Amino acid sequence: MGEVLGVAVLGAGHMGADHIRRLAHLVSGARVAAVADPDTERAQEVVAGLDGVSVHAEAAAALDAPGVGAVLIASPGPAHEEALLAAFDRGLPVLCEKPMVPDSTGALRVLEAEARLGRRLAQIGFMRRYDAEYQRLKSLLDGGGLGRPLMLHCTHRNVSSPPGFTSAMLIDSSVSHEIDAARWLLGQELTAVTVLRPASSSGAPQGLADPQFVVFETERGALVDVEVFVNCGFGYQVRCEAVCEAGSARIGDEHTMVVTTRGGAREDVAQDYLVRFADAYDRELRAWVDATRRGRVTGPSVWDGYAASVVAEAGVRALETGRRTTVELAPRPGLYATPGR
Ligand SMILES: NC(=O)C1=CN([C@@H]2O[C@H](COP(=O)(O)OP(=O)(O)OC[C@H]3O[C@@H](n4cnc5c(N)ncnc54)[C@H](O)[C@@H]3O)[C@@H](O)[C@H]2O)C=CC1
Ligand SMILES: O=C1[C@@H](O)[C@H](O)[C@@H](O)[C@H](O)[C@H]1O
Repeated sequence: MGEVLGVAVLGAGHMGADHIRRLAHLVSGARVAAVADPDTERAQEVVAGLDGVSVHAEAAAALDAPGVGAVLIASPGPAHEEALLAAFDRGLPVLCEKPMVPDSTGALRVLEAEARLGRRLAQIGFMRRYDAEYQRLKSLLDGGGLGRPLMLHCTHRNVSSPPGFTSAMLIDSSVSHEIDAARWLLGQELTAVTVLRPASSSGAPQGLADPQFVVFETERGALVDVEVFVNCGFGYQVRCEAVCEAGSARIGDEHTMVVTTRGGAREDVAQDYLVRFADAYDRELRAWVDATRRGRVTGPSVWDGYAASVVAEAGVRALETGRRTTVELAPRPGLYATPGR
């Protein structure tokens, strides 16, 4: 394969720092060439000990830095649109963390910009598609042995939410993963959404609607329900059970360690996504680097990112109004495969 891929990482926070570590120490064929973060002190700390990395306050300066051949966007969602369009202008391949763009109008601008280029440049960071358990479930469903899928029952629990997390973010930040996973697993678009609000947990910050119960309808009549509970207090748990005409399959119980000591045994529960999905992030980055070095773009597409933004926005409206809300997608440009590919 060609030369080592120099990556500009935008955002050196939780995800950016974790991806920088991965690029520097785990993924062969890539190196961190530049980092941009308005908090340059933080960025300097994250890249301390790595050779040949330039640090910038502005994203554009990192994209134009010497040796940069691709971009990893790990800044907050509202900064993604500008970064994606800047990468497209420069013809740079991108891995963009979810949400691709939080609002659907901005997401549509990104979709139209890539469609105008006539070739894919961006992969969106829906890493569950790279998780071994999700991949086994996907193969099982695609194989058809369980028959037609009728329902997905999903659980998404976080120990606690970060400061500033809003009721809408339970849907557009957290449930955005189930939105993508359901579209991918079922190979169908989501067409409507209803959000129910149980009494909020006393463990949740004042005013936060947590937990929520979200129900999606799909284009061929399946139902997807998601319990999302981001201040459950006890662990990071992500589960999914597919109920089909000839059987069911559940994932999400395996990621644990059973510790036995005198008189008893306990099962460890991951405390956050960086632990639960560590292998998935590794595989996601390896796949992105390998494909990019071959001049290809694979994985979740800008269409997937756009669809997730539109569905999440409908979900936030459903939360706010208490009503079933339909999902209206723009026509899918020919550049993009149907969901599930
Ligand atoms: N795939 C996954 O499981 C996860 C994905 N995420 C996504 O990753 C992204 C980053 O999230 P976190 O790292 O948790 O946030 P964070 O708040 O820890 O870090 C964000 C960093 O970006 C910097 N920043 C702000 N504006 C910027 C700009 N215009 N250009 C470059 N850097 C900028 C901030 O100074 C900060 O250091 C978000 O899109 C989030 O939704 C976050 C957690 C898990
Ligand atoms: O993407 C993520 C966070 O942004 C989100 O807030 C969490 O709920 C998810 O579990 C995590 O994967």
